[in-house]
Amino acid sequence: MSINLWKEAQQLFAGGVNSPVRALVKPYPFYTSKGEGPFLITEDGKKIVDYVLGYGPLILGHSPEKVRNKIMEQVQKGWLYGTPSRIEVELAKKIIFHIPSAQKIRFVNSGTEATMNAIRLVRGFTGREKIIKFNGNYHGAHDYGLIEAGSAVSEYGITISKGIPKDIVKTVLLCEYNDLTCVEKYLKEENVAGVIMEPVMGNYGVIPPKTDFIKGIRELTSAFGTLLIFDEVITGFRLGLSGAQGMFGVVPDVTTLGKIIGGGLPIGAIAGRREIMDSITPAGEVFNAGTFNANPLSMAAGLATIEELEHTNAYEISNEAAKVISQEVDQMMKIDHVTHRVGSMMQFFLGVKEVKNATEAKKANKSLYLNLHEQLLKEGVFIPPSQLETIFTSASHSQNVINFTIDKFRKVLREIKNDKGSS
Ligand SMILES: Cc1ncc(COP(=O)(O)O)c(C=O)c1O
Ligand SMILES: N[C@H](C=O)CCC(=O)O
Repeated sequence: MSINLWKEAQQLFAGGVNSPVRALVKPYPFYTSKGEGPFLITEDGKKIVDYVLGYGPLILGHSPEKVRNKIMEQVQKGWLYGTPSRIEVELAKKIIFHIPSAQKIRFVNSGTEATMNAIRLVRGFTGREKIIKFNGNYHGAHDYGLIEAGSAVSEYGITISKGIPKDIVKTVLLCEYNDLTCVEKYLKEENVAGVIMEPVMGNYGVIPPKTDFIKGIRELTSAFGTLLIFDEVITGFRLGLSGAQGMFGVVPDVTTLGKIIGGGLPIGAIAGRREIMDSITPAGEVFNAGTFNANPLSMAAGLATIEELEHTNAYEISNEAAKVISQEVDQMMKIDHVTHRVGSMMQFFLGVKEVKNATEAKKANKSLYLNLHEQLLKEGVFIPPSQLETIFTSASHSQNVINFTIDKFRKVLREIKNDKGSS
C-alpha cells in the first residue's frame, strides 16, 4: 500500500521523497508499481491516466514496445563500458541532424548537468562572467540556476536557494520573461557571457514567448557578442524533431537537452556550434567529465525514442490530444482563466486574465488549481500537483482516454463550483 511505503519513506528521505515536487501529492504521494501506455498502476491497485509522464520525457507513453526492446537488447550487451560505444555515435548523429544549432554534442546525465556545463561553457568561451536568466525559468538544481527559478523552487517559496555563495548570485542578472527592454539594458550595461532561457516556459505552467521577444533576444545577443543558450530540456524533441528552435525559426549558439533524448532514462546534453563546443575538455579547457556520460542504456532508449518520433505520427497524436483537452476544458471553465498550449504542453491558470511572465502566473489561484488536481486524481486522472508544472500528453493518449479525461474534468469542475462557489 502507498500509505505504508510513505510512512517508511519519511524516515528514509528528506521530506519523504527524492525530488520535492513529488511530495506535493496530498494527502500522501501514491506509489507506482507499473507504467503502461498512458496509465500508471499504483501500489493500491488503481489505474490512473497520466498527464505528468515523468515530468516530460515519456512522449510515447510508458514502456513503449520499441524502446523497451532496444533497452533489453542493450542490457544483453552490458550497460557500462568506460569506453566509447557505437550507440553514442548513432544518437549524436540523429540529434545533430535534427537540432538546427547542434554541430557537436557532449552527453551528460541530467538536464541539471547540461545547463550547469552550458553556463560554464559560455563563460569559458567568452571570457566573461555574467549570465542573464529569466524569472521563473528553471534550469535544474545547480548554483547558477537556483535564483528566482520556477518549478518546485518557487512552489516551495524559495527565491534563492540557501547554500549558494553570494558571489555566484551576483553573476546572475534577472529579467522578466517577454521583457526585451530588460535584456537590452543589461547587455548594454554589463559584460554578459550568455543569456539562458527556456524557449517556451514549462516550469511556471506553460508560457509561450512573444515572437518579437525570442527573435529580439537572438538579434541583441549577436550584436553584443553574448552567447544565447536555449534550455530545451523540456521542449527538445517535444515540440517537433527540431525542438522550439525549429518551431520559432530562432537558432541559439548553445542548446541544452535532456528528458526525451534519453527515452525515459537519465540523460542530458550540451550541443552547439563547433568552435564553441571545442572549448570543452579534452579539446579545450572548459572541464567536463562523467563516469556515466553517454551510458549505453540511455543512448539506446533515446535512439529508439527518436526513431519512433521520426517514423510514426506520435507528434500528431500527442498534439491533438492536448489540443482537444485544452479546448474542451477552456470551454468548461466559467471563471477567469488563461489556457496555454504549445504542441503537447499545456497548463491552465485559474483566476487571472493574462499570463505572459512568472509575476503574472504567480497571481493565479493556487488553491483552486490544487483542488482541481486532487479531485481529478480521485477520479483517476493525474495532472501535476503544482500549477507551475506542465501538463503533458503522449502518443499513447487514445481517443478513449481523452474522452474519459474530459468527462472527469467536467465532473470535477462542476463539484469545485459547488464546493467553492467560484468556478
Ligand atoms: C527546462 C529544464 N531545464 C533543466 C531541467 C533539469 O533537468 P533534470 O531534472 O534532468 O536535472 C529541467 C527539469 O528538471 C527543465 O525543465
Ligand atoms: N519541473 C521539473 C522538471 O522539469 C520537474 C522534475 C522534478 O523536479 O522532479
